[in-house]
Amino acid sequence: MSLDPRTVSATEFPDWLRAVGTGFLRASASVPAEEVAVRLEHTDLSRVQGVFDAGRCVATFRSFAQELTVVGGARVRADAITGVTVTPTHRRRGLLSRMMATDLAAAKERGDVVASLIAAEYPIYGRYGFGPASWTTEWEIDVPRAGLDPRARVPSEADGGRIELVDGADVRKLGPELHARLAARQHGVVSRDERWWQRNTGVDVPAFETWTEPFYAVYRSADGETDGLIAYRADAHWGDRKQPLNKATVVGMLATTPAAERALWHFVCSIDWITTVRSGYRAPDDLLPLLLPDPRAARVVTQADWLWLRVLDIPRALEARTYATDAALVLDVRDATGLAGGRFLLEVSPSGASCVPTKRDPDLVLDVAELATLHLGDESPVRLAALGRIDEHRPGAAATAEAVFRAARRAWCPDVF
Ligand SMILES: CC(=O)SCCNC(=O)CCNC(=O)[C@H](O)C(C)(C)COP(=O)(O)OP(=O)(O)OC[C@H]1O[C@@H](n2cnc3c(N)ncnc32)[C@H](O)[C@@H]1OP(=O)(O)O
Repeated sequence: MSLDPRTVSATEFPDWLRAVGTGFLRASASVPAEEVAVRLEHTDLSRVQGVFDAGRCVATFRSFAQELTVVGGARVRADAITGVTVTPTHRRRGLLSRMMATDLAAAKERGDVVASLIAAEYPIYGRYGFGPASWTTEWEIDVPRAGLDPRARVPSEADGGRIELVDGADVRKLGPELHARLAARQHGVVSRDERWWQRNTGVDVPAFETWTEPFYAVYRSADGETDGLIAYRADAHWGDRKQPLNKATVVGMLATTPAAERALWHFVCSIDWITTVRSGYRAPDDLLPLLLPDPRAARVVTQADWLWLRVLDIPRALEARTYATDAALVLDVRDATGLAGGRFLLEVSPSGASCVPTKRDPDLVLDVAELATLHLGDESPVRLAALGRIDEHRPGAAATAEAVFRAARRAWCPDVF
């Protein structure tokens, strides 16, 4: 019997969810009916694919509408891909490749500018034209070594701001507006819907996640604006000599101003009993390590690729972002699928950009996956040329691309999806 990917009906959806659990090595037991109902309410079934063998789901794939902030703050339509699994008995028969081809073709047809995902493993998605467009760093801070006096008042008080503890309901009320302000300035941020705020504050949490209520705190500026939000959990660990050795793990932190960012890090590093702080996944250029009097107190515990992109519409993607320089480049972009490739003249200036098809000789030849890696300004074209991943057809073109594509701050995607 042929194994063909197809869309999934509401009655098949519980088994599809069960298969996602199997693929992600969670218990393969069926998903509770109440959870199926909540998920169904928030799922566009026309974008859910599955493969069924003898009536049992053996492969899963889902996409949903997302907005991605690009360099300069504009937001583009993304085809966000998630829930990708193929049951161990059916791997390496091309099922993922077929589901991906169907989804990317539909996204292109719909007019999405890019596709996006967080890759479970690095080697999976490059073959489909995806490249890592943002990276993440997680630090563990040895608080006593950091040089912050735990008895000190949080520095926010110096600028009239203050920190307030709040609860989950407050976060659901304040969070979306704060996130929208961050999304208007931080490239790499992806949209969050109402369900995200519910699920991440303990409302209708999936059965496979054990929910423990975190502490929430907000930073309010002198004029009463909520400019920052932090969520953290603390463990209960005491040393043999009856000293508190508790660890705080930050599960989310958003800040729209440097003052809020500094105040929230200072706050979480100044809580009595807390001797270790785990930062959660941050931008690699987060202020955190350098705002500590002794930055060596912050040890890197994770350094990895994070958001992967696949460009579907090169002119719209390149015209959506901003550029800090005046330059022109002819890019010959190779795309084996035929979805997005071609030769384009990119002309940029601080006041705007244009990207149009051209027959001129190329300055740079690159795969569409490398273009995705450059798109959020987070990788060096000179480094990619040195790696042989970009071909320089005009001497100096990689250096020009360096000035064109790089951004002052690193991209950051705060979410897993
Ligand atoms: C966005 C997300 O959801 S990320 C989550 C991804 N899912 C997981 O990691 C769960 C565990 N893994 C799986 O379920 C599966 O192995 C999948 C989904 C990664 C791959 O599914 P498959 O149907 O086996 O992939 P498919 O047969 O289409 O493979 C296509 C090619 O990719 C390669 N490939 C697939 N998965 C991997 C991998 N994990 N590592 C390296 N290569 C891989 C295959 O070898 C094949 O190469 P070839 O064309 O040279 O022969």
